[in-house]
Amino acid sequence: MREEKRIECKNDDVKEEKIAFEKIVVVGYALTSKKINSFLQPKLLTLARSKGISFVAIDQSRPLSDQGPFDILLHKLSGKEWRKALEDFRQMHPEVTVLDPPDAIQHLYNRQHMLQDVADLNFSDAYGIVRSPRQLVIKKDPSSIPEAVSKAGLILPLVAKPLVVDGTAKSHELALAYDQHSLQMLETPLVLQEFVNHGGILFKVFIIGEAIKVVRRFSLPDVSKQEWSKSASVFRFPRVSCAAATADDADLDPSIAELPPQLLLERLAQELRHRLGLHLFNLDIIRERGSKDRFYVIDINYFPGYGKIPDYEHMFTDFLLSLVQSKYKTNSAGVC
Ligand SMILES: Nc1ncnc2c1ncn2[C@@H]1O[C@H](COP(=O)(O)OP(=O)(O)OP(=O)(O)O)[C@@H](O)[C@H]1O
Ligand SMILES: O=P(O)(O)O[C@H]1[C@H](O)[C@@H](O)[C@H](OP(=O)(O)O)[C@@H](OP(=O)(O)O)[C@H]1O
Ligand SMILES: [Mg+2]
Ligand SMILES: [Mg+2]
Repeated sequence: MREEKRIECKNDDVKEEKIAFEKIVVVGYALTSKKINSFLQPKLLTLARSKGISFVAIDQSRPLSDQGPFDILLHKLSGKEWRKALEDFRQMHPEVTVLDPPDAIQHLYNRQHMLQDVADLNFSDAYGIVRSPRQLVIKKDPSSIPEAVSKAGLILPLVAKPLVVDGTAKSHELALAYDQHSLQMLETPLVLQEFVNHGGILFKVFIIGEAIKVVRRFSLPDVSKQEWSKSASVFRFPRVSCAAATADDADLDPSIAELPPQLLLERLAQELRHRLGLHLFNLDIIRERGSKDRFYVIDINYFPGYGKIPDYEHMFTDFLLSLVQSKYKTNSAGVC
């Protein structure tokens, strides 16, 4: 049985004590210990408790259906077995909101598909246009890369990204390839993406349901034509725009640092939420150098490091409550 919270309300005027009962929202979570540390911070747990939300750890060694009952299931774990267990649970318990559906998450774990919805969307409004960089997928022989690149008409330099994002550090080891010949030195399977000059600043747009929060991070510096035509090599780099690379307080050229218009981001986020079928993700967005309103989405991450956003606990608890409220409204619609 779901717990119930007893609230005692004292009204000083009438000196009367009322007892009200409020449902506790139970959120089962299945997360790695790294994610538990970064996400389930005491400030989130405390605020959640005060709002009637309780987080309960899922025991992965026991069947999901034997646990709960849950209102919401929050998860970020890898593995086929886990996905199967979760999918079975979703079928058996449609009343539980699973954040998010395993297939929709899986879609983001392959860089060949990750940006497809951005490309299909062809977003354009009064505030700007949003595209994804042109890219090519190579699954096998690295010696075939130079020819494939020139056939596809991709323009150097290219960012080489491991095809699959699987939570390992290796899947975040990227490289910048300056010349056609060096492309053979890359490891497959990979995605080759055109590098877009953007003034070395990237916007991370965190999405939690309908709420969005944008931060600035340092990114790779621009590459001049002169520079890359002279360079013959592959420059390898690990996580450049991680949380430590915050640029929110840096003194920057305003034409580079200006955040993308809020309305554009809200519309883009809404479209992508629907197309991706996800509630919890972030978008890495860059503004093409020399342009005011031409943006590129270069990466999408599922359930990113929300714990680094100041006040994330408010955004997240509001989101959880909104899910339960909208479910309640749907269920009571048509009931007289
Ligand atoms: N097409 C591009 N043009 C310019 N810079 C790029 C491009 N793609 C990636 N970068 C740079 O490389 C960095 C890492 O790329 P990307 O975000 O795709 O990798 P990731 O490992 O998935 O990152 P995350 O840690 O956000 O998951 C970006 O933050 C940005 O600085
Ligand atoms: O801090 P940002 O730039 O958002 O980067 C995040 C990555 O995008 C996430 O993939 C990390 O989460 P996982 O370690 O669960 O993959 C996430 O790990 P965290 O939750 O431990 O902070 C971050 O590294
Ligand atoms: Mg990224
Ligand atoms: Mg990523």
